[in-house]
Amino acid sequence: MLVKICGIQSLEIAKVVEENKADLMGFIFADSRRYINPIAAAKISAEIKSVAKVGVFMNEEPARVNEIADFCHLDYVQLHGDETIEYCKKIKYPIIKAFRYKEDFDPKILYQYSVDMILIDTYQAGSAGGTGRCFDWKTAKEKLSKLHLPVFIAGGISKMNVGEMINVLNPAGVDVSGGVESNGIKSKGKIIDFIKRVHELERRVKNVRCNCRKEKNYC
Ligand SMILES: O=C(O)c1ccccc1NCC(=O)[C@H](O)[C@H](O)COP(=O)(O)O
Repeated sequence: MLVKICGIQSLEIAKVVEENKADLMGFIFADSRRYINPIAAAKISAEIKSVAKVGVFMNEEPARVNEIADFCHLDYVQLHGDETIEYCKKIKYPIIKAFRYKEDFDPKILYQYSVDMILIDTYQAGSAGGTGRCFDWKTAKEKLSKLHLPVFIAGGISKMNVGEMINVLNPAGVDVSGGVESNGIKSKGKIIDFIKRVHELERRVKNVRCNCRKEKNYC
């Protein structure tokens, strides 16, 4: 299970994310209290070698997205707005396309996107992302099982509920922001606990699988 910690604003926190072996970290270049300017993000990015760096954008000019991605040495671009299929073709970098889930979500809208990964976040009117709210995983399960690409789940996830989310949706990755903050600031302790929790859950699943195979003499 890939772990993405989003809303990185300092090198200190980026180092915690790297030392604890998260897979991706996100810099928010959209309008947000978690915004980081590209110069600050580039400085952090230069110091981080073993975590993939993702720039989060919302309805930004494609040329500007490519320029910031070059400048910050990003590995992925996360498009969190209403970017179209045509828009995505103008982006030079691997894309994580975000969609905000509400009851009438139709997985068919995703099929024609030529992107690398999908991120499903919670829809909340008046809010672009980082809502701190979960969507209804149980009712979403069937629709999300039809997606053809690796899926990240975001929205209100924390150490407390990530196990339940994985049980219901078993996605390729999990994305967290508010769930690893205290009073709106990234918390080292919460980041460490969150990553440990996901890795521990993963180990348990592997053990169960391995024991099942042993019983059936597969290994
Ligand atoms: O996090 C933001 O403030 C934000 C603002 C505008 C667009 C996207 C934003 N976040 C994108 C993310 O990938 C967040 O990690 C995701 O929405 C989950 O946030 P949370 O519910 O706080 O875990």
